[in-house]
Amino acid sequence: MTEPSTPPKEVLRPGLLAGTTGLVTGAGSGIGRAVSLRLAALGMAVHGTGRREEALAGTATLAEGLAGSFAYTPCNVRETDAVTALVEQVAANGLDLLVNNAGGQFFAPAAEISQKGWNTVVDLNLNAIFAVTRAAYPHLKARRGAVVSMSLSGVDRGGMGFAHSIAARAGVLGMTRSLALEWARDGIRLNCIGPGTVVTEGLAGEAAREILDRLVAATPMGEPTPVEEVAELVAYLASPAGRLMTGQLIQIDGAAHLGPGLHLIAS
Ligand SMILES: CCCCCCCCCCC/C=C/C(=O)SCCNC(=O)CCNC(=O)[C@H](O)C(C)(C)COP(=O)(O)OP(=O)(O)OC[C@H]1O[C@@H](n2cnc3c(N)ncnc32)[C@H](O)[C@@H]1OP(=O)(O)O
Ligand SMILES: NC(=O)C1=CN([C@@H]2O[C@H](COP(=O)(O)OP(=O)(O)OC[C@H]3O[C@@H](n4cnc5c(N)ncnc54)[C@H](OP(=O)(O)O)[C@@H]3O)[C@@H](O)[C@H]2O)C=CC1
Repeated sequence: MTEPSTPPKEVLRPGLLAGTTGLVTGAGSGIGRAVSLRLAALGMAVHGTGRREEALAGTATLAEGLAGSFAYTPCNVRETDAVTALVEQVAANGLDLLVNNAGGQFFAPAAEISQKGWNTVVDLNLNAIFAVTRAAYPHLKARRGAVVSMSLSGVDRGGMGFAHSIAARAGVLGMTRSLALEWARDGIRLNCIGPGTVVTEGLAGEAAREILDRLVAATPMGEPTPVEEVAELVAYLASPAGRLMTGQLIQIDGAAHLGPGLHLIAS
């Protein structure tokens, strides 16, 4: 695997997001943690959620001393009533940004995905995102806020080994573009980010090494996407510089979406 050709760059100015409030799902690890920390570093009051309290507490510890803040409430986003109540609680004093990052799947040929497995992945990666986004709507409208949903590189072309996840996230892309239209006059912007391979907990460890090597080999630029660069992109989209960006799938993936495809099973 090739190491990143340049170190990750923090290009946004300090204090950029001061006075704003955001909710980040899946904030206890990986991309969600990096996003939460970068938003807080830029001055945002971030509220994170996820199922594991200790993971969220770890993000809170890392956020100590930053210009903004990080508070958290454990919640399973698949429990619609609970997560809707959480949005109401977090947004009570305003909401400028929602980051739909919590997600995941297992890798299996479609013929081996049970109906329950399909439903579980669609609940997590599509239905929960609609529930959270709908609950956030009036609050985002009041602040002309933004939604960023974490998707996958190549989500619009398909990939082998995670049909359920790609179907769900393609649904989120359709939802994003539809709501970008419906809520445009409310000043709400919605975008998807499609990271290529990001080395996080989900892909760390010896067992994942072979998968990771295959994914990087299928990435034209030959390197994974640094988690900090995904975080910087989220912050950009949350900032005034992203004011007219909406309804987009932004793939930050070293051209993986133009390569042979990031397939998790062989054809
Ligand atoms: C060309 C372009 C392609 C796109 C390229 C994209 C970029 C590539 C990079 C991709 C790398 C992606 C990385 C990440 O997403 S890292 C994220 C992180 N972590 C995870 O994804 C793990 C999280 N996964 C889970 O938690 C579970 O898989 C699940 C989402 C299902 C939730 O688990 P839960 O505990 O709630 O549910 P159960 O365990 O009870 O399972 C529910 C049913 O699902 C079936 N199942 C589970 N695992 C498997 C499996 N491996 N194979 C088949 N079926 C499985 C399980 O059996 C249950 O159903 P049944 O009761 O019917 O058996
Ligand atoms: N890593 C990669 O290469 C890529 C990742 N992605 C996507 O980016 C997002 C973040 O992934 P990444 O950081 O890599 O992986 P992680 O596994 O580190 O993060 C997933 C996060 O989602 C949370 N989560 C999962 N299920 C639930 C749930 N039911 N309720 C609440 N929170 C939940 C987890 O927290 P907890 O377990 O505490 O609930 C965890 O913090 C995911 O949607 C992933 O699929 C997209 C492209 C590539």
